Amino acid sequence: MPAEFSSYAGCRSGPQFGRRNPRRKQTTFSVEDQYDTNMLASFKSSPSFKPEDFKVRRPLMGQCCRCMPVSRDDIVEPGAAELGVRNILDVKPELRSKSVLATTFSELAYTMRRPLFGPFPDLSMAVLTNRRVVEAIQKTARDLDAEHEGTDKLAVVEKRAAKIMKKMKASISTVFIKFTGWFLLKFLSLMLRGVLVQRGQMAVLKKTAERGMPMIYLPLHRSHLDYILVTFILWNYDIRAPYVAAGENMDIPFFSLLMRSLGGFFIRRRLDNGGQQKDIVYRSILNTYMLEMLKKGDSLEFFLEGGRTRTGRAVIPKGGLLSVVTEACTEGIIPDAYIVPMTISYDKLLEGHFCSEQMGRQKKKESFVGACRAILKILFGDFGSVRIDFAQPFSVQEFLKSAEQFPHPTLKYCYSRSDSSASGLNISQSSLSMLTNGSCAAGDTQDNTRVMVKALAEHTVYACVKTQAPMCSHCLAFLLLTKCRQGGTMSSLVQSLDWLKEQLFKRKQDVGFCGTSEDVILYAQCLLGDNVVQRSVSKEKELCLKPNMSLPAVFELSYHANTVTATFALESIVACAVVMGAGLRPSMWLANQQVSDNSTVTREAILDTAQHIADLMHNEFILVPPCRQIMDALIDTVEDFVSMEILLREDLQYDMNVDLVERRRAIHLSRTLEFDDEYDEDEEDMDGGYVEQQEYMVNVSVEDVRSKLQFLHVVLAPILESYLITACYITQSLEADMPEDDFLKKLGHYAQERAKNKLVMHMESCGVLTLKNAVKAFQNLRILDTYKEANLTMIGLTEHFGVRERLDRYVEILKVARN
Ligand SMILES: O=P(O)(O)OC[C@H](O)CO
Repeated sequence: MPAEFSSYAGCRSGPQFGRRNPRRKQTTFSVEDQYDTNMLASFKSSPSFKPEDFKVRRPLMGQCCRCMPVSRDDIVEPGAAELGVRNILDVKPELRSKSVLATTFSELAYTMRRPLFGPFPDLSMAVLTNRRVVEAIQKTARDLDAEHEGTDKLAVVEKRAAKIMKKMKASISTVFIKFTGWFLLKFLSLMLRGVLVQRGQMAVLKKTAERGMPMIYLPLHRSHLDYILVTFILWNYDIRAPYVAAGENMDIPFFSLLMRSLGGFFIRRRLDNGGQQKDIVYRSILNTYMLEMLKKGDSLEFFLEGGRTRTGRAVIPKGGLLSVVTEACTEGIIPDAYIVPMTISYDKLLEGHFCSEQMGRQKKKESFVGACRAILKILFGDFGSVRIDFAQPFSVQEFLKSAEQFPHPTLKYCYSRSDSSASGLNISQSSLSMLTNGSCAAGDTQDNTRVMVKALAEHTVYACVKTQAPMCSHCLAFLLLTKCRQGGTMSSLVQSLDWLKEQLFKRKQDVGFCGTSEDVILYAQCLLGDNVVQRSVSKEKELCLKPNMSLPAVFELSYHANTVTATFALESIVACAVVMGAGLRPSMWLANQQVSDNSTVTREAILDTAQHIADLMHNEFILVPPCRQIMDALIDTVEDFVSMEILLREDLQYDMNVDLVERRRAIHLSRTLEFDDEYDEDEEDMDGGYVEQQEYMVNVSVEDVRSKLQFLHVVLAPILESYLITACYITQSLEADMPEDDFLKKLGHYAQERAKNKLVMHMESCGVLTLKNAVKAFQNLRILDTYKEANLTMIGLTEHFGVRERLDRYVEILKVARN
């Protein structure tokens, strides 16, 4: 422990980057002061943000998937990983001239050098006179009901179309973009310590943009700040600004004007305004407007998830706007376009963490006053840094071609033996519902197009998630909700963070911070706040951090942690299946009781249970990209468990005297040979499932291995508990059908009551949004049914034979999984 340390840990390891908020005073503490919690209340430490520190041994994320080999090899930047990161807010290193004038007015000098891109003409006329729009107007005028008799119906609809266009359209001003760029360079540094980008990724992006093809920027939606950040980053790299689709909820006085000038165009959240009939005029205007932009070679940005995530996990994407891009490519309106999956990772969200929505309260509507208040509030806060990762762009044409070879969507979920399944659940039945409820139904061209668009959307979101860099607050929150739920001393947390970083790097995932782990943890605690992570001092005078598990604070922690959860989701599913298959009781591990060291489980049992959990998690994670089958990924994960020695194969000799690395290499080699030599198509049964019987011993006697299994088992436990609560509530309360809204409200209350009475293991499991996803999953699995009755959506158990038995079986799986 150093004898003294500075409030800016960066000062210990070098200068900070970015402009420092002048309000943040630098203070020096003595070692005695170090554990004084009152002193720590005003402590503002931060990990090192030196761009050079990011160069060392960091995985470069975002490489294009193997299913698109041309895009993968086409535009690359040699040595991209070594280029490190750039803090966009620090413009001095980017200035060519080092004169006193240039360095004193660095932002201005830098801004003056950015080119103006244009023109961005008004497209309204081209849209309103387009054949598709005119036909839609004419059809709607013909269909207008009797109340319009005697009026000029066509004129009425034309007027409405012009109004829609006016409300929707952007009016980009290149000068305003330049002014905003300068303003953000000055303003953002008041609340953010850095806006980080990977230089290698930016080099690839710039090369792609220079090809002149439309770029389709598709970020995961985290914050309202996303809207301006992407345009701001692109402006810094002299890349033409995209048109940005924003929800009409953002169309608030004054701010909408700014957004329109930066490229924002406003679209309805629900295209048909809640009516029964499709609003073909609105649809045709939106469609044509976007096609016109693409035709001109302009780029687009929109959010596949629709709204911002409330849980921290990516939301299952919608294909609506993406279908316009694929249409433009398949109809030959444009030769091609590049999809750019991207993520924006915030240390701390500027607008809060949706805790009240997780408690079941309504979202506050955006308003002018609300926006002004929020801006004033954030000016006086410390929001850490933001990291933006751009994955390697890929060609839409190549994707569409390669998607023809993807496993048929039916196979993605229908992959297992159904009759003799160990769990007694009929997979084919559950999978069938995926087909009918999801977008997997194939058949006519329209359905095929929908399947393709859905595949593209899912592939993109999968790539976005793979490209996100967990920030320090995410990692601390994740550790406090998994490995260290009871809290931990600084030294144990440091050890856990080092371990977590290593695990993420092994899985080719970078983190959005650097510096010593102690600094990182202290800083993350400051960002999360005392209400979320509590501090105390142990008897040994060591600083201890403990998560606040009470409602609603735990939702903030869980929001941050969920950025990391996705990385371990698949392994966690397999861990749950292993625990269940081997009949282990994880509660015994926690109590450090003796556990039987000869538990065995068959591969078939693991895969079967894992498949069912994966089916349930369909609304929570995209576990595999559409070019892969989930079962292949599960099989690989089981093999990884063998490599990690969580599972021991009886036919392999484990010489414990041999070095662990050597042993793993031998297992890996044997696995490769086995697959090369012994794989035989005859081993697949009629359903396409593997029937190989392989028995494993679960290696719970070795502490290190057991703790790995324990960790993986706990990662998904809170989510699975939400599903368990839902399943139990359905069993107990859904005797008769009821309105869906009432059902969801009651389910939320039921979960919160259980939490208050300490009847749940994970407080975060009663988050309303995860409970809603659970209901959706049971609908997909045809356990629940919804239908319309007198303008109400009703919900009830399906009338299928054995539905209660199926539900009971899920309860059984979920009980073991959440333990
Ligand atoms: O997250 P929401 O639902 O508030 O929507 C925010 C989006 O930016 C919609 O435009």
